Amino acid sequence: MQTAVLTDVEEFEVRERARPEPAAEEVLVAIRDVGICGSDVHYYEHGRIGDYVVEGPLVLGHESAGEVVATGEDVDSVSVGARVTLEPGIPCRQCAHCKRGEYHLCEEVEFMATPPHDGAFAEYVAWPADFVYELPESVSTREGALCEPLSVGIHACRRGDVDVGDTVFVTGAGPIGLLVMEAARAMGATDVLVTDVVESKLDRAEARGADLTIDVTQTDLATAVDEYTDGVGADVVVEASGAKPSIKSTLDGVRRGGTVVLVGLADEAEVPIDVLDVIDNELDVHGSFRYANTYDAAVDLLADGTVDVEGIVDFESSLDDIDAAFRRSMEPDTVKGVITMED
Ligand SMILES: NC(=O)c1ccc[n+]([C@@H]2O[C@H](COP(=O)([O-])OP(=O)(O)OC[C@H]3O[C@@H](n4cnc5c(N)ncnc54)[C@H](O)[C@@H]3O)[C@@H](O)[C@H]2O)c1
Ligand SMILES: C[C@@H](O)[C@H](N)C(=O)O
Repeated sequence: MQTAVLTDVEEFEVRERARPEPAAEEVLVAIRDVGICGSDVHYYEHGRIGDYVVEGPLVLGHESAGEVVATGEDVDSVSVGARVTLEPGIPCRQCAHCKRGEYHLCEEVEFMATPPHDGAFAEYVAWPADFVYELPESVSTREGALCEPLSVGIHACRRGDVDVGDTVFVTGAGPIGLLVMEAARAMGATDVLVTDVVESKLDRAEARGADLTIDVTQTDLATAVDEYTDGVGADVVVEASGAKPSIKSTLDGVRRGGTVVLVGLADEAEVPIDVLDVIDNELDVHGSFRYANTYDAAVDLLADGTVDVEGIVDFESSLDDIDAAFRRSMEPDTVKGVITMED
């Protein structure tokens, strides 16, 4: 089978590898669509993300969906021919975190395309049957692949306890910010405010239903949020840019007693925030890391049309053109590219 292997910084090779055999509890999936995530692009550009260093040939890609073509002998939950989306993190299933249901916090988790674990830019992937989710007919495999970033959005909104009638303020209109916006709407938020520094990103957010978009290079964020909320502030702020000034500004947008959810990963781990502000205003500040128990919800939201992930896709490309696709993904206007493999 063909795989796109990252062999060096900014260097892919499309290589032949042996098609994997599914173990007893696994299914073999013929991959159809794989989204290009910011973290894939970061590994491509820099060969590392923090302590995760690419030390050998690595297959990237963790936003994937395809068709089951074989099943291991112990699998009865899914059949050959089913179209499925693959949840990319496999936990140990034994530790205290796994047993509490917070399996995304498992220290032993093996996450696709996080060194040393290979990802899904490949014709076939063998994957545990309990971490694939069947797609109904109305959901394409391209949409199915995007259950992954949608899951990040759902988890962030769950962490923020987004509720009916809430005003949610999202900083950063990349794929994650846009899907936080979608998830917040699905959970009942009535007003969604979005910031960015790139005009086309804000146009996209507006076209997808943002009630107010704020270009923070032109407009003072605190004033804009104050005006929109009659001086109260947003119930929940979700930081989805990873930009240091944006992380600091979350406290300017949230109401007293409100919640800040930090999703974006800053280049530097330390970003000073005003703790007196947090205490005086009794803010809840939550980290949000990946997701757990979100895939069923993501598939349902796509199936009934509550959430549209197609609107974040800019282009589709093939495994053979993966290098050009990654270059295009590095452009500031691009939100999401998808690698598609024909059956
Ligand atoms: N916590 C998690 O589990 C998790 C999961 C996925 C991604 N992430 C992180 O979330 C962040 C968003 O992911 P993405 O894929 O959408 O990234 P992205 O880079 O595509 O989007 C970030 C957006 O923020 C905008 N931006 C830059 N500076 C800004 C500022 N000062 N104010 C407002 N917006 C600004 C950019 O123009 C861009 O549109 C990244 O930091 C990513 O690493 C975290
Ligand atoms: C969660 C996922 O989308 C993220 N890029 C990660 O590797 O953690």
